[in-house]
Amino acid sequence: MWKLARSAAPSLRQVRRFSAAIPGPCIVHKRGTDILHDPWFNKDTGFPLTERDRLGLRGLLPPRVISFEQQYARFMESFRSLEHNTRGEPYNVVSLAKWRILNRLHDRNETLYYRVLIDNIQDFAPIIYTPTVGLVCQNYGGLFRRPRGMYFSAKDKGEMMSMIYNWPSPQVDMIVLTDGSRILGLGDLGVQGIGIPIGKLDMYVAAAGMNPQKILPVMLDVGTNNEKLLKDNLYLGLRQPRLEGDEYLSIVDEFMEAVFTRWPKAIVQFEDFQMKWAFETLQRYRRKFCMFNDDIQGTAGVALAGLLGAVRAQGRPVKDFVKQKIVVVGAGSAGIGVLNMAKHAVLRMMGSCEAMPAQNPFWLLDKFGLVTKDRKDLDPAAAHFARGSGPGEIEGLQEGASLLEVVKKVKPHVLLGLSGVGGIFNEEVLKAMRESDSPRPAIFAMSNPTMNAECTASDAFKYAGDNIVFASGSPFQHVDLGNGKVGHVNQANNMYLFPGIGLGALLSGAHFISDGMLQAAAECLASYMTDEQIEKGILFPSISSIRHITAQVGAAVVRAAVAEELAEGHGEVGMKELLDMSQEETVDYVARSMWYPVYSPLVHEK
Ligand SMILES: NC(=O)C1=CN([C@@H]2O[C@H](COP(=O)(O)OP(=O)(O)OC[C@H]3O[C@@H](n4cnc5c(N)ncnc54)[C@H](O)[C@@H]3O)[C@@H](O)[C@H]2O)C=CC1
Ligand SMILES: CC(=O)C(=O)O
Ligand SMILES: [Mg+2]
Repeated sequence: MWKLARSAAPSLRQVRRFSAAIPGPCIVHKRGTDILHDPWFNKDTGFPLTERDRLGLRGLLPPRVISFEQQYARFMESFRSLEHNTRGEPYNVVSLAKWRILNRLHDRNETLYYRVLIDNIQDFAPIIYTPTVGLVCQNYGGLFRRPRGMYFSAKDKGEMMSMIYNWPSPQVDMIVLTDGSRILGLGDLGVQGIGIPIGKLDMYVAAAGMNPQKILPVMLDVGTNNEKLLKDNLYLGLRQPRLEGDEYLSIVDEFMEAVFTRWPKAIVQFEDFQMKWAFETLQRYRRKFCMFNDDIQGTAGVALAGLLGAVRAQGRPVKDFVKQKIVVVGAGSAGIGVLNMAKHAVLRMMGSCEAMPAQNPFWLLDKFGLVTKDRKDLDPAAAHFARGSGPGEIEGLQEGASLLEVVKKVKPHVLLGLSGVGGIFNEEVLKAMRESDSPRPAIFAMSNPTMNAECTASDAFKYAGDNIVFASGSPFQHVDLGNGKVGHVNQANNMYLFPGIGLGALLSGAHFISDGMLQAAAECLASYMTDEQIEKGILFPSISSIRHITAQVGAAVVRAAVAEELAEGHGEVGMKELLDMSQEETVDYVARSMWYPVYSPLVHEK
């Protein structure tokens, strides 16, 4: 059942207190300049004199010791002056300049980098994550200075089992893997897509407190079908068309075997794979390895939380979800993932395993328009949502009907875009949403990055009306509606779930990620907002509380794994301890497991 009571949760201060406990010593096997050049251990001018002596650093740094707080303040001052000095310059120039200054810190001193990221997540998420990460991927060749993560290419076939041991960290908990074939809404960017696993893992550190020494961004380079990149002499990936069929799968198989041989307890998140491989690899590995596909499963949970919020925003009980009319634009991995999860929620609410309500509540469109059973070569994944003819169908809505026609005839409660097509919710479509059967129509323009959003926030309020609830995948400013009224902009992005799914799966020690664990994550997010917030159109929490949300989501995932008898525990906290924990204790445990960036005393060991 869908629970809407807010769960007992530790305050943000508590989460921070647990995480910021006095740091234990950190063993380092290097000395001297090797430490200064290692961002995991480097403290720049922050090394105390005693440590400089112990680690052979004396004389390698200017004599004055600068405290962490001073280093932090100095970085923030440089960042703010960069913001000031680039005011009025084009968006791309400013965004990349901001990304560069953060990236330089990331390359130099991870402790300081992650602290500024955590403390300023609202300002910095749009730089290290969507939308700027899209721009970074597009310009990767020119921006590349130092490698980050690992690259496994089609040329490495047969070598991956040994290559995986080239990674310097003895333990890896979380891997984000892409093949670069569908980077945000930007298409096939080949090897340049590595920016996405890097950005997602930065969110893992910021939101879930994953230890940066235990994360690994991975690019699986099987070629690219992007003609421009293939012709580019400076392109850094394999200049060959993408592998297909069994050749492709054998590369992914080999990588997965290598990873789980070295780190049997790691979690692998598949990210930004083109649809066919997204579904196929999920099917292939989900019971064999601890993995999930974020675009299919993470997005589905976030969208479902938003859809349930949209019901509540109308002043209706959540169970009325089954009566909502939902138009989904985009029949790709994300759109179909959302519909599958929404359909299961409807069936659960109706207490049924199979029969949908007499009025099928979903309409699906792709690049050819409305998807119906008359479609030739109907994709099997979309077939469940193809409209038929007869009772429950709207007269005159035929195969391939345009978005405008569908919106006008269906008068949906929700219009949800996961098409990757910027501006497709145009003035006419948005105006048609004024005739929605909902007193508070919901418009979710979830495609990324910003230029690919189906509409802007201001257009949504301007054309569809002040009473809408609005969410977008990339951030927009809240909209000034005049007379002191504000149109609230929600960010409906899988970042609210994937960190908690990964952390919860890790701490539970489950061998695979079940539907129940994913459902628990979605339910937790759905119940996070109070009725007062929902009434104001606030369907998702502020990103500034993302660690707090992730502690809750992670705990929900752990508890679902325990309930399904999948949990085996992690480290010193075994199955029995997990079983004995109350909900509150589980949240505490998850929060306490989060890494928090402070300088640890370094101890040299040969
Ligand atoms: N907000 C979030 O958390 C997430 C957002 N996304 C975004 O969703 C978008 C799609 O992602 P995927 O489903 O993985 O891509 P995909 O490539 O698998 O699917 C795209 C779908 O859009 C359809 N489409 C293309 N042009 C269209 C048009 N003019 N009208 C209607 N439909 C059209 C295609 O036919 C296809 O069905 C991307 O922009 C991605 O950034 C994806 C995952 C999470
Ligand atoms: C957010 C995300 O995962 C995407 O746009 O693909
Ligand atoms: Mg994605």
